[in-house]
Amino acid sequence: MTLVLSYAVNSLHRYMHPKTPLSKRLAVGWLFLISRAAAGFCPSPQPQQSTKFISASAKSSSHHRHSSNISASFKSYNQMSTAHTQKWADVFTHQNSNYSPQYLFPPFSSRSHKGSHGRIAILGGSNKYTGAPYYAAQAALNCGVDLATVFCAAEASVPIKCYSPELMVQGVYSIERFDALLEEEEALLAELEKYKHKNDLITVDNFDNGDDTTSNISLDKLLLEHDDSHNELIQNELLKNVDDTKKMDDIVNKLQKVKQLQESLQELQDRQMEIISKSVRDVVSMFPTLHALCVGPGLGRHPLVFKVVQQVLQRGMESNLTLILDADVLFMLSLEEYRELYEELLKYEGCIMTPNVMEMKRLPSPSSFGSENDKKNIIVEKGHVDAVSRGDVVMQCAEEGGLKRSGGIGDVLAGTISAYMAWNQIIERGNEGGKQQRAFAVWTACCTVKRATKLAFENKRRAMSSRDVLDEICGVIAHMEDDIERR
Ligand SMILES: NC(=O)C1=CN([C@@H]2O[C@H](COP(=O)(O)OP(=O)(O)OC[C@H]3O[C@@H](n4cnc5c(N)ncnc54)[C@H](O)[C@@H]3O)[C@@H](O)[C@H]2O)[C@@H](O)CC1
Ligand SMILES: Nc1ncnc2c1ncn2[C@@H]1O[C@H](COP(=O)(O)OP(=O)(O)OP(=O)(O)O)[C@@H](O)[C@H]1O
Repeated sequence: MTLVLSYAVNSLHRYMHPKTPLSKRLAVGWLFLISRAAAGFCPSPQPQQSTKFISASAKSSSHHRHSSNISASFKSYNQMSTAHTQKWADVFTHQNSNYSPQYLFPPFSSRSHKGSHGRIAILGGSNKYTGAPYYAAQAALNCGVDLATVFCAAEASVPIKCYSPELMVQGVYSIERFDALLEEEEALLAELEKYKHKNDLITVDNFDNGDDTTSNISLDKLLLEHDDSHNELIQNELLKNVDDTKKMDDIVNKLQKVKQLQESLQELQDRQMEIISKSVRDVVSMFPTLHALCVGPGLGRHPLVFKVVQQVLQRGMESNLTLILDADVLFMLSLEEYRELYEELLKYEGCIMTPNVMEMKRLPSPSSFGSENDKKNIIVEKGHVDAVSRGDVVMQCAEEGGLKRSGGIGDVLAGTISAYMAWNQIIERGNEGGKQQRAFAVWTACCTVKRATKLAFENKRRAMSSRDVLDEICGVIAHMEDDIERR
C-alpha cells in the first residue's frame, strides 16, 4: 500500500504540472484519491521532531564523535546524528514551527517591474569551466528571478552567452593577460634573486674602524639594508674600502641592475593592481542593483583572479550585499593567505557558504572563534543529507534526491540559493525576522534542488544531467507555492 501511495504521490507531483494534458492530470488525480482512501488503513509514521532548527551545542555528545581529520577543520554537521531531519512536507505538519513559508516567495502584483522579483549575479567561469556559472545563473532564472548577470573571464564570456540569451554576460578580466603578467613577474623575481644571492660576498677593509682587518659583507645584506636613496652612500663607502677598481665597477653595475629590476617590478605590480582594480570596479558598480551575488562556480584557481575576488568580497561586505560562496572561492578561502578574509566572512551575516565534502574538509578551523555561536554566516554542508547551519543552530534537509550525481548540481544549488536570497531581501528588506527566515529559505532551496534531482532522475535515469535538473525547478517551486496556499 505504501508503494501504491508513494507512486501516486510521485505521479501526482509530476503530472499535475500545468504543461501536462488535462486528461492525464484527471487520471492521476483519481489514482491519488483512491490510494489516499486506502491509505487510511495504514497511516504513514508521524515525524518525531519539531521543524524548529536544532541547537548543535545541545547535541555536544555527538560532536565529540568527530573523527580527528574532521576536527582539524570545521565541525561537520553531517557527522552528527541524523535524527533531527526535516522534509518540506514536515513544515506543514507541525504547529510550533518558528518560520513562515508564506514569506518565501514574493507575491506578484500589477505594479511588478523588471527586477522586482530578483536581480542576482554570478562571479565565476574561466577558460576551463563555462558550464558552472551557466548552471548557477540559469537555475536562478528558472526559480523565477527577473535578471541574472554573469561576471566571468573574457575567455568564458562567448560560450556562456551562447548557452542562453536570457543571461547578461560580462568578461571582467582575461586569464591570458593575467598569465602574461604573472610570467613577467616571475621572470623579474628570478633575475633579482640571482643578484641577491646570499653567497655573493664583498670583502671590505675595516680601516674606518681603526684596524687593518677585513670583513665579508654580502651584497644581499647591503641591498636589503639600504634603500635606493642610500645607493650613492653605499658606493662612496665601498670606494673608500675596496681597492680593486674592477671589483668596484662590478659592484656598482650590480647595484644599478638591481635598482632597475626593482623599478621594473614595482611598475609591473602597479600595473597588476590597476588591472585588478578595474575588474573589481566592473563588478562592484553593479552592487546597488543586486539582491545577491554568488561567487565561485567555475571560477578556477588563478592567483590574480583570487586577488580580484578578495576585493570584491570585501566591498560586498561593506555594501551589506548577500554573498553566496561556492566551489573555487571556498578553495581560495582555505589558503593561509586569505585566512583573515575567511574569518571576516564567517562573522558576516549576509554570507552563505556551500561546501561539498572535499571543500568542507579543506576549510580551516577558525582561530579567532570561541564557539560555533560566534559564526554569524550560514553554512550549507552538501551531502546525502544537506545540513544548513547558522551559529550553533542546524537544520538538515532530508528531502529525497535522485541517485545520479552528475557534475553541476552543486552549481544549480548555488544559483537556487541565490534566488531564494534575492526573494528574502525583497520580502524582508533585511529586518530581524528576515535574518531568521534566511536560514529557512536556504534550507528550502536545498529541498527544491533535492526534489528537482529526484524528478530529473525518474525521467532520465542514467542519462540525467544538470540541465534536466534545471528543467524541473520551476515545477517544484510551483508545487511548493501550492502547498503554502493550501495550508
Ligand atoms: N560544467 C562545468 O563547468 C562544471 C564545473 N565545475 C567546476 O569545477 C571546479 C572544481 O570543482 P570540484 O568540485 O571538482 O573541486 P574540488 O577540488 O573540490 O574536487 C572535488 C573532488 O572531490 C570528489 N568528491 C566530491 N564529492 C565527494 C565525496 N562525497 N566523496 C569523495 N570524493 C568526492 C570529486 O569527484 C572531485 O574530484 C569548480 O570551479 C566547479 O564550479 C563543477 O561544478 C562541475 C561542472
Ligand atoms: N552522497 C550524496 N547523496 C545524495 N545527494 C548528494 C550527495 N552528495 C551531494 N548530494 C547532493 O548533490 C547536490 C550537489 O552536491 P555536490 O556535493 O555534488 O556539490 P558540488 O561538488 O559542489 O557540485 P558541482 O558538481 O556543481 O561542483 C546537492 O543538492 C547535494 O544535496
